[in-house]
Amino acid sequence: MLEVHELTVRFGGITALDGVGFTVARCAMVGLIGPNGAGKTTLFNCLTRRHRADGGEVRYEGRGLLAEPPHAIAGLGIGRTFQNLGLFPRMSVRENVMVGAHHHGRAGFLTAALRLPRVRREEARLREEADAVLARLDLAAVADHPAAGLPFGTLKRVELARALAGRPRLLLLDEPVNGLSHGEVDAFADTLRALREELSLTVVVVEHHMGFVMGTCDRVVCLDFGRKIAEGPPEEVQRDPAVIEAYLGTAA
Ligand SMILES: Nc1ncnc2c1ncn2[C@@H]1O[C@H](COP(=O)(O)OP(=O)(O)OP(=O)(O)O)[C@@H](O)[C@H]1O
Repeated sequence: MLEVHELTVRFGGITALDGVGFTVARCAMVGLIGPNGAGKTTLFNCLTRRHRADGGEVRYEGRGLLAEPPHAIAGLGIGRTFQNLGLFPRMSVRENVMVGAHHHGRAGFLTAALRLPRVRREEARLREEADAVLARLDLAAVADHPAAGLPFGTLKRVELARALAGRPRLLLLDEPVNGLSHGEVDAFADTLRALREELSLTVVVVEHHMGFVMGTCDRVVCLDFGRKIAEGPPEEVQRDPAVIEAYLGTAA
């Protein structure tokens, strides 16, 4: 479903990604690990066209992704969550999730500005879709609550709900369990495993929490200083001396 070839990104003198390549099969869940500054978020930003690549190629469902404009990404079925939450604090949980479904809307600028009946019908539909996702993630009780002031664990689930509202086929999760308690991490992992099945999702997840990665991912790719240093089944990568030195060594 996703093929990354020789992807290179430079920021001035820093090479954030240096010829990185890997593939993700449909319905697989791949963990992207590596120490701070390894290039994981930069990779996500390339896939969602927030960063320009200096070299290499990305093919998604057979199409060259790097030629697509950033606003086309959600419409192609790629959803993402952000490390530091991409939510609007003053908007309600439901409104935040509706923003995630917005690209399904078909009303043009003028129709929307004049609030013609079609726009109202469309809003009602987006609201229904958002409510279905909120119910699925046990968030119905906070649907009308502003995002600001909710517990961090709840906000992480709202962030997931917002990404799912876009009906993605490929879901990119950036540190989804960072900052969660043990119990919350386990619950998040259970939810994600179930959603993968229900929605036939393909998932790439950046995460430092090794227990979560080992328990949810089929394969793991490890980056260090912008280079891929290991790839394989989670147990194998965890035992890889290069990974232990680069990542687990520094984390211990
Ligand atoms: N917009 C930017 N401008 C300049 N340098 C950047 C930019 N974004 C990232 N970098 C640099 O690129 C390298 C890779 O950063 P990136 O955020 O992708 O790492 P990461 O693996 O996601 O780290 P973390 O685990 O801390 O989130 C780092 O050296 C970082 O300082």
